[in-house]
Amino acid sequence: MPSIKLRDASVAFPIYNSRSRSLRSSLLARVGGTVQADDDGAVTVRALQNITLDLAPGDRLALVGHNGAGKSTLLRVFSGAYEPSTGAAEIKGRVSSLLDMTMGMDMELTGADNVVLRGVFLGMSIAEARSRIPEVEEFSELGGFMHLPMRTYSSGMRLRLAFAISTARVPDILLMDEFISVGDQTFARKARERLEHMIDNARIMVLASHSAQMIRQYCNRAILLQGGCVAREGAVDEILAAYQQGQQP
Ligand SMILES: Nc1ncnc2c1ncn2[C@@H]1O[C@H](COP(=O)(O)OP(=O)(O)OP(=O)(O)O)[C@@H](O)[C@H]1O
Repeated sequence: MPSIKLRDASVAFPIYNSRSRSLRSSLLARVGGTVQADDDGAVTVRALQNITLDLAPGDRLALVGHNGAGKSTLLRVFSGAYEPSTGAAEIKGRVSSLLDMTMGMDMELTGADNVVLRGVFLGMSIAEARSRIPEVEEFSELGGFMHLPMRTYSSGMRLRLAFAISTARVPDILLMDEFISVGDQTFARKARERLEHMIDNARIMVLASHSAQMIRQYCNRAILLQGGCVAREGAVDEILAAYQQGQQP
């Protein structure tokens, strides 16, 4: 059964070249809070602190919080891209992350080759990824460009290809940073339908968003992140109200 379990998980990013005393003290004084120095003097940004969380099938979780609160970092822990620096994360099930959709793609390779490359990156076998090429070609509407190097694509074409591959199969766990919109009006409508199908059929879904409307539409529980910590968790309306209160001057 798909699940996500975090126990006291923290993520800290080291800041290199910050060992000089003057740089260190100026960093600590100016940024404060989440920037900390350990006993050896190494400076880190603490992106997440002591997160304990359980997600099970049926959960549609919204991550709410200001810029820099830790939403994307938490999504990356869920996707397995980041290991907690301390604590534990146990992710069970096939994950599709729509965070870095072009990650793993190579500009020198053709669209078709990139379907295989990105498919394998997403956990498919080479044979399965190859078998997806016709369907991705049809969905992305790239025509003959599918067999040209990706560097010849416009940015919209790249995204259409990346979206078509990343959404080629319904995952157990779907991760999204904002509700993505891809391509021109007609393509965007088609992409939205596919995304909604994935949301309906994924067992667990996590959406980081600043849009109360999207969160109300797609989520059934929420957490409010502040400075990398879970400030509050609960029902969507309660968390959105707490977030909006925090935004008022
Ligand atoms: N690669 C990195 N190296 C150093 N610090 C980082 C890195 N990624 C994120 N951070 C820091 O971690 C903290 C959390 O960042 P994160 O991107 O998770 O926030 P967020 O809530 O997704 O913000 P936004 O709403 O702006 O996307 C911030 O203080 C940020 O500066």
